[in-house]
Amino acid sequence: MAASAFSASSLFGSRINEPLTLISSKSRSKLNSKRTPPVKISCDYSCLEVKDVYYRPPGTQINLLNGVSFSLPEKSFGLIFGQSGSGKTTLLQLLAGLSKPTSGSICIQRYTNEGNPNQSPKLLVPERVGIVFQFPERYFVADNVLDEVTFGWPRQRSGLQVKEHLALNLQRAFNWVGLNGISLDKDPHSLSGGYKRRLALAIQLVRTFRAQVPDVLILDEPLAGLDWKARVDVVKLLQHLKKELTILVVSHDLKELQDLVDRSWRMEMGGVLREECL
Ligand SMILES: Nc1ncnc2c1ncn2[C@@H]1O[C@H](COP(=O)(O)OP(=O)(O)OP(=O)(O)O)[C@@H](O)[C@H]1O
Repeated sequence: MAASAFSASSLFGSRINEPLTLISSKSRSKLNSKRTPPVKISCDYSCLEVKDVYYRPPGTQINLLNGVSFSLPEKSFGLIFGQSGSGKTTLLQLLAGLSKPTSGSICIQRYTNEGNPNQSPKLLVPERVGIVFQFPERYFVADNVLDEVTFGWPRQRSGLQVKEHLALNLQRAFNWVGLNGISLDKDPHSLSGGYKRRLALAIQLVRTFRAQVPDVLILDEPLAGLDWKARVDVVKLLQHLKKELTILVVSHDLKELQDLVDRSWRMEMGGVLREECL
């Protein structure tokens, strides 16, 4: 990312309009030297596996989800559609760890190239899930892009290494979502519809990048409320992100998304999920 993109506002105590060096040269050379060993090509892959999930909100007598099961291999695009009130958002909330299933499991399972599980399944943890809710721009809180992305980052001096790591993640996320040319001084609310969605995605990617990419990136109605140009823009962006990420989308916009979809399911009223090809 161009240094000029980071020339505004404060990060790690730097002053507004002071050119900002996100990563110290020492850390950069350390990171570069870490990149040099040849990458070991591994043929195994992981899969998000949801098994027989029931959900009944505490204090109620009705199951909102009834035996939901599905799987989504890494770097594929899953789409869930269905009538309003059928339980789609409830399922996303469980995947994001915002509520716990009453029974059933939500795990990441690794497989060998031959399709055999090569370790016991690991529970999907919230830190490894990015979730972009409907109309994410409504939740923007800062008056410039940089503060919006770094909202909630550690501010104390002792966390310098953590901050450098986050800054690297920020660069990576902005590159991925095509925000690298943007001025970090800009008011997030003044961005175009498509760019607001890019920013919301970048925030989630920065939050969830660890050693690897997040286990799953979830988007609830990513095209809702956008004009046609921004819709095309977001579809292209998702097409691009799909090469690197496992993406699960809830949407009513089946036509616009169908070329991206690897697996799709209909949520029926009463929280019953059935596979249905588009
Ligand atoms: N905490 C709760 N307690 C009781 N009922 C709830 C609770 N949360 C949601 N519901 C109900 O569960 C059903 C499913 O809601 P959900 O928001 O998951 O549907 P949805 O398929 O995402 O709908 P939409 O497409 O309109 O967003 C709805 O009837 C809703 O009113």
